[in-house]
Amino acid sequence: MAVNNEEKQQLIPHTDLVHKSLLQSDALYEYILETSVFPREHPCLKELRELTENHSQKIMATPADEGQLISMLIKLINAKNTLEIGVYTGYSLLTTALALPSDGKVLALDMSREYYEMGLPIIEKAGVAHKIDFRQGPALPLLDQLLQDENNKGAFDFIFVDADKNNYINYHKRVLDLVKVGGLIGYDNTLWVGSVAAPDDAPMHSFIMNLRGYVIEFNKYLAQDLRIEICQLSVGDGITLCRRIY
Ligand SMILES: C[S@@+](CC[C@H](N)C(=O)[O-])C[C@H]1O[C@@H](n2cnc3c(N)ncnc32)[C@H](O)[C@@H]1O
Repeated sequence: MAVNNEEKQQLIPHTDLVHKSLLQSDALYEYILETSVFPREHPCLKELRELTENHSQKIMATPADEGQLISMLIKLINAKNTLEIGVYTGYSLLTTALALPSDGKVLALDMSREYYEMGLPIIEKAGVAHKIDFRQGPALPLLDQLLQDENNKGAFDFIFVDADKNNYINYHKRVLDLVKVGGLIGYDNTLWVGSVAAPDDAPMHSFIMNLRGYVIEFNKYLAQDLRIEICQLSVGDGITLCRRIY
């Protein structure tokens, strides 16, 4: 089949960090977004996504297709009490708050209040700020604090982890006690821009290279943890779903 230059361009996989999809071509990813995601995106999520696109750290934002997945999961498991580690400007947080019932709660942890406050006016406009309890600080001590209260153990239906990758094993050790038996944890970026399967000497951004080993170790760690069932999805930058068995 003859392929013209424009088509060739579309078939070349993206190599920079413009977005985090692992799909084989930008054109295919655009197709999914334009056909199935953007037409159903809440107007406030769209506004937050567009606001974040102007921010220097925009690559950190949860992509809209992954947001759609998170929303679906929360509704499928009838989650009411949820936890998020890693808020940034709040795309996954707003997605979660919108998906929860009116009396649902999301406890949101991030080192940066500044990022959270960028998106806060839009979260307020969406009418879901009352569901959010934002706490600023490094997540590990905040989680340890939560674990000191026995009432928090097994209290969360859904937990989304999207912060410093070098701490994912430490997060897992804690959130597994916080999620209820039968509850769900989603770990973001577990395919780390595809680098987990790349040869050690493959060219990659230093940021990706520096954390790649942690993500590889984390994926192995989850695979041998018999307290959970796991499902690795290639949505976004890879999200691993863990269902707590006991
Ligand atoms: C990938 S972004 C989160 C993206 C977010 N889920 C969204 O939907 O846009 C990672 C966030 O984790 C936060 N973070 C990094 N290390 C942290 C730590 N040790 N404790 C708490 N937050 C941390 C950063 O401030 C940043 O906002």
